[in-house]
Amino acid sequence: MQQSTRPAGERCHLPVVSMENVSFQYEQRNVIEELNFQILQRDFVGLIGSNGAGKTTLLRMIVGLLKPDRGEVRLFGTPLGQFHDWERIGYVPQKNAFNPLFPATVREVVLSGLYGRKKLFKRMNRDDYKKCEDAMHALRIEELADRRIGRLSGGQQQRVFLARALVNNPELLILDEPTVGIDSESQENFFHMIRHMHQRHNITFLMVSHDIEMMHAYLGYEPAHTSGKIKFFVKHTHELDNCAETNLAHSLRGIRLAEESLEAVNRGE
Ligand SMILES: Nc1ncnc2c1ncn2[C@@H]1O[C@H](COP(=O)(O)OP(=O)(O)OP(=O)(O)O)[C@@H](O)[C@H]1O
Repeated sequence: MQQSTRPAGERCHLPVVSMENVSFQYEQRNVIEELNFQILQRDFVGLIGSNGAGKTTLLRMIVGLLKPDRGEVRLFGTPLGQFHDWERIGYVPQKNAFNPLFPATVREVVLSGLYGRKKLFKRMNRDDYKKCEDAMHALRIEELADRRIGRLSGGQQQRVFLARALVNNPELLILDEPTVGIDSESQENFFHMIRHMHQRHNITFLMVSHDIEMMHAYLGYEPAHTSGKIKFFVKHTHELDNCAETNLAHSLRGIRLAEESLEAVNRGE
């Protein structure tokens, strides 16, 4: 969970993101100052802060798009500069809305989540298509697979971006205001799905949201840590001392296979 003081000894609570004395400035103006914070496996960390507090800047540092001026960021224990396993991280940046004329289909957008640096010049194989179908199934967007992304509603597009981020089965999912611009019912469904994934899958979450009610409802009212104007709210899926007893590490494909076998049982096969 939160500050670097929290014990991180257990096997299933290894640090996913560690920030030590991290500072960042834009044009000599401090945005992040001396931040010390650690996110452990199975945490759900929600960042709340006013406009301009530095939340997006922080996420961009964590995904390696900005370099801290001072201090160190580690991902899965590896200093950012030496970290190459980007498929372990899914990132849904802010404001994804597509031009309605954008020609890609939903399936193509989800598949593009597999084009890591390694895959860029490789052909997709059958396994890649299977991962794509699994991610679309998990997000309930299979019927939209051949539709153009630009012609979908905001809420449907958000599901597509989430499927794209999930297609590599990431261990850390980073979401920057994922429900901006979508109606309240779709927002609620989206949060419901995110909470389900946190509780049932072996995924660590880091999410920025201005939906304070929703954040408080899931993460509580007391921030685990505060840095400048950013508040860090944290929920862990299970108690630190009983993780050995949980068996929550389902993969996306796992849900699908389980559902398929349940359907087969129901059909009497
Ligand atoms: N490229 C940039 N150059 C200079 N200043 C910037 C740049 N990007 C952001 N800033 C400034 O840095 C501060 C933090 O911006 P950031 O986007 O991280 O805030 P935020 O907390 O994500 O805000 P919001 O809730 O509005 O998305 C703001 O004052 C912003 O104006």
